Amino acid sequence: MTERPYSTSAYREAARTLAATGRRLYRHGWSPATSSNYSQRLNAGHAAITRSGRDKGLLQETDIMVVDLDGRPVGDGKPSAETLLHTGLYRRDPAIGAVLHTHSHAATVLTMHWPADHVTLEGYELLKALDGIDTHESRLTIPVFDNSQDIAALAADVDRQLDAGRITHAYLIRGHGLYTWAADMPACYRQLEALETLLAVELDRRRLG
Ligand SMILES: CSCCC(=O)C(=O)COP(=O)(O)O
Ligand SMILES: [Zn+2]
Repeated sequence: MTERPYSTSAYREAARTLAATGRRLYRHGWSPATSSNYSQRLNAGHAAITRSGRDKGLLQETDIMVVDLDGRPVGDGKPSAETLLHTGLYRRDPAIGAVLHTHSHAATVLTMHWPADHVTLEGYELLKALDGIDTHESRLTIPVFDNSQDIAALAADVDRQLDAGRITHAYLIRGHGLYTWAADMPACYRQLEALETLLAVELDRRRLG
């Protein structure tokens, strides 16, 4: 029997965490209609990630599989169609332990209605939920990439912008959703929840004029 290139207990723990996180995000309304994908690092060369097309409101441990950091499945099944957007982050930074991607109403409207290449969040106390931010007197610029079905090209574009220092905590894809990452799942979840909340606030404020 071939040995697995990752620890079974790390995989089980990641599968439990990812399934619970997905159900939580679905309840917020940020992962409708099978959208979104979530991952957690297992070791230097592998990550656990959601299988493609799964209902995130019903997410189970069996909906999680393993990929290497080139996005190749380890074992049976089809990983998320957006796997390269996750593995690209793990590959470039060993300190990244979790990646979350959601499809919220606010992220969609903000990036479709306004053609800008970034969304700025400024002056909010909740920014302090983000790693490295310790005052509301902060400005977070979230770059917006045009949507594409060519995920490899999109991942390469994201990589270039990260190299250039133009992305810190997160990025948006126009008419699609939000990606964010952190050292572990609790930090990543906290960051995602803060960002989605602030995007909804930002949208409300723009509507109010
Ligand atoms: C139904 S949403 C379209 C695909 C998408 O953007 C997404 O986040 C889910 O894709 P996956 O392959 O991870 O299920
Ligand atoms: Zn998506």
